[in-house]
Amino acid sequence: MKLAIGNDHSALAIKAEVIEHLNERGDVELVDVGTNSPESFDYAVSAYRVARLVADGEVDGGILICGTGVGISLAANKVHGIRACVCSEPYSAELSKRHNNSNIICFGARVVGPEVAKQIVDAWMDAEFEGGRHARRVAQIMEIEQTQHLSC
Ligand SMILES: O=C(CO)[C@H](O)[C@H](O)COP(=O)(O)O
Repeated sequence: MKLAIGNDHSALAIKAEVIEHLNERGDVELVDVGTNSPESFDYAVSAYRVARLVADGEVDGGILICGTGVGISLAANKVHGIRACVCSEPYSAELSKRHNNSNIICFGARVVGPEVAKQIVDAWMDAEFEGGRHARRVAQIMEIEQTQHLSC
């Protein structure tokens, strides 16, 4: 699986732990497009870089980390085709893939610790979209994105 990861200045330490964990898993090719400097770095920049790679099919998915996960998920979701979900525990992360077909997982470096972050990433990576009734609902989300309208 090929993933992109991005972050702002708040998330350097937790990103390093997540990357180490992914390297230990051994099943991920990772592209790091986030900052590695403690200088203030605007989260929308990393969000756009990761979202672009995902939307263009250059990677299979993305991981985004800012202080809360909120701003970076909001920014990523502005790119067409992106379903970025901010989660603070593994259950929602798993369901974000199984039910919502999320293609980017986000979390907050000021919200979760490194162990929960790794659990979130694992739960998301190991889950698969279930399709069926969920495919109809995801298609509705994408219809709203494409047309600013929902036929209902
Ligand atoms: O969580 C975030 C966005 O949702 C950012 O990480 C946070 O706003 C950065 O704040 P500061 O510049 O005060 O470090």
